[in-house]
Amino acid sequence: MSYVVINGLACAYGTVKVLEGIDLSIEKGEVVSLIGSSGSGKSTLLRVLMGLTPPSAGAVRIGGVDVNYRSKEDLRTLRDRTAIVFQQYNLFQNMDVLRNVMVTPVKIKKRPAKEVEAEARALLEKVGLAGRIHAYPDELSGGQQQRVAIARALALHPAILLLDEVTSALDPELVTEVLDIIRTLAREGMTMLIVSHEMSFVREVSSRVAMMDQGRIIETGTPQQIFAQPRTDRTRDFVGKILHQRLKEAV
Ligand SMILES: Nc1ncnc2c1ncn2[C@@H]1O[C@H](COP(=O)(O)OP(=O)(O)OP(=O)(O)O)[C@@H](O)[C@H]1O
Repeated sequence: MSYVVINGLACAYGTVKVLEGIDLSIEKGEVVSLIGSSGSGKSTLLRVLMGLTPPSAGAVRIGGVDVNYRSKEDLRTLRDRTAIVFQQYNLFQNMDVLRNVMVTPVKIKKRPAKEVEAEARALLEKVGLAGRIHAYPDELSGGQQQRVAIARALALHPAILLLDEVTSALDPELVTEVLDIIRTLAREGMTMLIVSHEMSFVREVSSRVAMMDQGRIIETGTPQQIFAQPRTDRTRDFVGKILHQRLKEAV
């Protein structure tokens, strides 16, 4: 049985169906990327996996535990096993970097502060911010803030890390420093589900890519399959359009 199993997930905002019949399995240590045009449901899928948006049907199994979205216990299970990093870093502005990383493990998970602090310092070193632990978010660049957000997510020991367009708000020169950390995490075997428009990065870092269209996963495959031999016209069009855009930007 796979590490993460998503089964028949559906989601609607009012009468508008946003996700339908989503099935996806992710192995431990796999990096799966969701691609697809704006509004295809990528962010909503991550939000459902995080327990931030309730699905209208379906279930998930994460790290051996079933989540049917019926009880408070199910939401606790999701919060225990998943962590998300958003496009807008969402750091606590009134806390320094170290406290941003420590606050949830200590206040919500009730772990001993000393142990959490040692771990937070190690995580901040890992993301290259050992020298800025007492800085406040507004004293940091966007890339640095996003690296704090990644350290904060890792401090929750998630079974799966969800990354939602984590470089989209960054100036181009700051994108690399964040992508480098994700590369390292992938090498270390962190299980991740990534939404990104950085197609060259998706191609490089993913074990598998899932193409979404109008709330459904219409095709999954290795990056090689999806980018070089797409099975559906929709994927071929999407990949072609993005490639065309990049070429135009490069001219
Ligand atoms: N809170 C909400 N209320 C109503 N509709 C919503 C809400 N959030 C998203 N939607 C709609 O759900 C659909 C899927 O949105 P979602 O953000 O998941 O797509 P996406 O693939 O992540 O798009 P993007 O690449 O632009 O972020 C869209 O049609 C969107 O307008």
